[in-house]
Amino acid sequence: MTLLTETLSNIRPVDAGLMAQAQARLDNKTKPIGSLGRLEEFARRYVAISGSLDPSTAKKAIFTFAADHGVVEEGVSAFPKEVTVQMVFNFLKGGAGINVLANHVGADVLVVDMGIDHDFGDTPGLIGRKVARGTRNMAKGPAMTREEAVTALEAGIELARGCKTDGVAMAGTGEMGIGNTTAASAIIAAFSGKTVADVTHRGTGINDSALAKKITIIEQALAVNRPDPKDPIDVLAKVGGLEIAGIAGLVLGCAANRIPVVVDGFISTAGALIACELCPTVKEYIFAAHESVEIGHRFMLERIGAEPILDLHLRLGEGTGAALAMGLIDAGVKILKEMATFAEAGVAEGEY
Ligand SMILES: Cc1cc2ncn([C@H]3O[C@H](COP(=O)(O)O)[C@@H](O)[C@H]3O)c2cc1C
Ligand SMILES: O=C(O)c1cccnc1
Repeated sequence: MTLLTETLSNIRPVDAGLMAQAQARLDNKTKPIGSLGRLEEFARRYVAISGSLDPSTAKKAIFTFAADHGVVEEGVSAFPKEVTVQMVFNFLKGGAGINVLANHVGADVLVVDMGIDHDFGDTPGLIGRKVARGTRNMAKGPAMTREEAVTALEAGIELARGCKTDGVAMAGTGEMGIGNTTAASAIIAAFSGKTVADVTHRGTGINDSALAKKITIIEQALAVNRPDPKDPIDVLAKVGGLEIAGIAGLVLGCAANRIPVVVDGFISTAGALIACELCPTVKEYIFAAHESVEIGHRFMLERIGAEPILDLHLRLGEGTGAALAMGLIDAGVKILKEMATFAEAGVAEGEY
């Protein structure tokens, strides 16, 4: 059995019994029933995922997967391809948005080279999982081979396994890859059958004419490659990206290892979507961090059946929304663990 098939066969539904027990505990806390709203949902889901009524949230890790995209040569981004590697050095120095926000919630940032077009040699702090020096131009043919896509997926699965051995309680996804909103839009168009114009937006902030060009390029990529929506790996290989594959693998691996996984914005959700299309049970392990400004994001969230935690008009990626959402999930779990019950506090209970 390959690591991918083994992982898929290890994914089970979360523990519904524990979910009910967690809610019963929440209902005994000194508050009107249900009054902490979605924080209660976060707590009971976290319990059901992790399999413990006293789960840890102490160790949090955000994986920022980075890779380049051949389709950038078509002029689909406002920024040059070199920004991918430049931002990786920024992450490693601690100066990027994700470093600030991960630090804010006490999460580590783990930067993974899935396929950057740069030779890093022995760069301290960088996790090397390079599958290729970027994808090929999807407007002209498949972005990757099926083998490359599976290798990248399995790299993500291995990182999730590492979380289990390292005691990471909650994982988050993030990414960096100039051109990757093009891949993410192509993925949701391929699965949903929506028009490319309905799911394609401005990424780093492209102008109207570049947006029209981006839509044409994605239409061309879908026409040239004909990705099969019933075969998620085919979609991933033909119009995806290496960092998106890494994210999909991490999400699958987290589900197989019962680790709650907080999925960031548009590109991260494209990875999560691949994972859910491969195994729908994965949905139960996902926390959708936020709703991105990218117009295609809500169709992905609908398909996954996930209600985003935040709506802060974010459109950065890197894992920034995941970091912020982790803080709220942590808050929900702390309510379950630390808040006094009516009996403990000597507070009279209500009648409903
Ligand atoms: C300085 C900078 C930092 C970023 N951090 C994340 N992204 C985000 O923007 C890129 C996707 O947009 P597009 O498809 O239009 O290229 C990805 O790298 C994503 O992570 C960044 C983009 C830039 C320019
Ligand atoms: O939602 C995201 O993750 C996003 C949107 C635009 C550009 N980069 C990332």
